[in-house]
Amino acid sequence: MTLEEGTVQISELFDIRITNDSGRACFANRDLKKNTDVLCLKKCLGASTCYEFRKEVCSQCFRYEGGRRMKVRLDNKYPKGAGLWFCTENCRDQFLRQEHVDHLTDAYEILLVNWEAQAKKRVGRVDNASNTSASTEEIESLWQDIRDNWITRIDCMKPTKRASQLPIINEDEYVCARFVIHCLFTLETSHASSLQMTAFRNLQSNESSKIMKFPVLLDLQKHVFQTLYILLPSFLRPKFDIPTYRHILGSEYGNSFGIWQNEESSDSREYLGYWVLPEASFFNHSCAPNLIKHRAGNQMVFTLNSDVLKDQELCIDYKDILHLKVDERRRILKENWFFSCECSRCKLETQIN
Ligand SMILES: C[S@@+](CC[C@H](N)C(=O)[O-])C[C@H]1O[C@@H](n2cnc3c(N)ncnc32)[C@H](O)[C@@H]1O
Repeated sequence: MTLEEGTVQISELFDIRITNDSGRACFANRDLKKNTDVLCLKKCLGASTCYEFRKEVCSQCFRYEGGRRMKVRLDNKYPKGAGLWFCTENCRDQFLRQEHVDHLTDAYEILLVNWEAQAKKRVGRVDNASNTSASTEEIESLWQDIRDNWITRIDCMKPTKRASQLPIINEDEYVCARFVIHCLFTLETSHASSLQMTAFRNLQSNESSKIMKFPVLLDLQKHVFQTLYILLPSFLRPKFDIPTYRHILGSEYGNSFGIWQNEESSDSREYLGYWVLPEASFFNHSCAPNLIKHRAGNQMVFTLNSDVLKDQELCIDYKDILHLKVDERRRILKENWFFSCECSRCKLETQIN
C-alpha cells in the first residue's frame, strides 16, 4: 500500500510517515504532554454488532446493559424495526438525524426481511464450506467468475426472478452484510475529499492473508456480495462494485477495532461488535504503547499515557497482550494480525533472550 508522505494529515499533532519495517506509522510533529488527546473520532466508516448482542446493544451509542434488551425501536414505517435497537429515544433521534438516513434504514429492513424469510431454510442446515484452502489465484478466480458469469446472469433476469438466486446466509454473513451496508452508506453520503474517505482509500488491505488463513471467508464474501447485489436499494448501488466491496472487507480484516463493553475489566468484558475508523488506522502496534484508546459511546479517543518528543512514533496496543512474554506476544500478533512485531520492546527483549 502506498501513500505519498504528507497526503493525509489526520491531525495537526502528528504526521504519517513510511517506516522501514512496519509500513506507514504516525509520528508526533511536536513535543506533546501526557494526557493529550491526539485523535478524537466521532464517526466511523461502518460498524456491526455481533448477532447474539443485536438486541442488547444500542445502535447509536453501543450501550450494553448486561444482557438487557434495548427498549426503543423505530416507528411503524419499519415493521421489523430495521434491526435497530436504541437505549433511549434521544439515541434513536440522534441516529435518525443523519442526512439520508432513510436509505440506510431501508437497506437494513430489506436485509432483515430476507433474513427472516430464510429462517425455515436455515433450520438443521450445516454450513459446508466449499473452500478448505485459498490462494491469491483462487481468490481472483472467484471474483472473475462472479463478474463474468454470475452478475451477467443476474442482470439478464427479471427483478422478480432474481430473488430465487439469493444464497441462504448465516449469522456471520448477516452481520457482515449489515457492516457493508453501513460502509456503503458512509461512502455514498461523504465527500470524496473528506479526511475519512482519503484515509479509507489508503487503508492497508489484509484480504489475502486473512482468507488464506480462514478460507471459509471466501464463501462468506461471496454470499454477502450476492445478497447485497440482489437486495441493495438504488441509493447505495453506485458505490457497490467488486473492488470497493473487496477493499471494505480487506480493510476491515486489517484495521477494525473491537467494540467492547466499557464498564468491565479487559478479561471479563464482552466483545459486542466491530467498527472501522479509517483515520485511526495508521497507528501501529507497540508492546510499549504511548497511546491509550478509549471508547466513549460512539466516539473513539486516543490519549497519550506519557510525554512524547517530536518525531517519536505514536502507537497503540492492538491485542491486550502487554503482560505476555515476547515470544507469546509475537505469536499472537502473527496469528491474528499477520505481522512480526518490530516494536522497540520486542526488539530489545529478543536481543536479551
Ligand atoms: C492498522 S494497520 C497500521 C498502519 C499500517 N502500518 C499501514 O501502513 O497501513 C496494521 C498493520 O501495520 C503493520 N504493523 C503494525 N504494527 C506493527 C509492528 N509493531 N511491527 C510490524 N508491523 C506492524 C502490520 O502490517 C499491520 O497489519
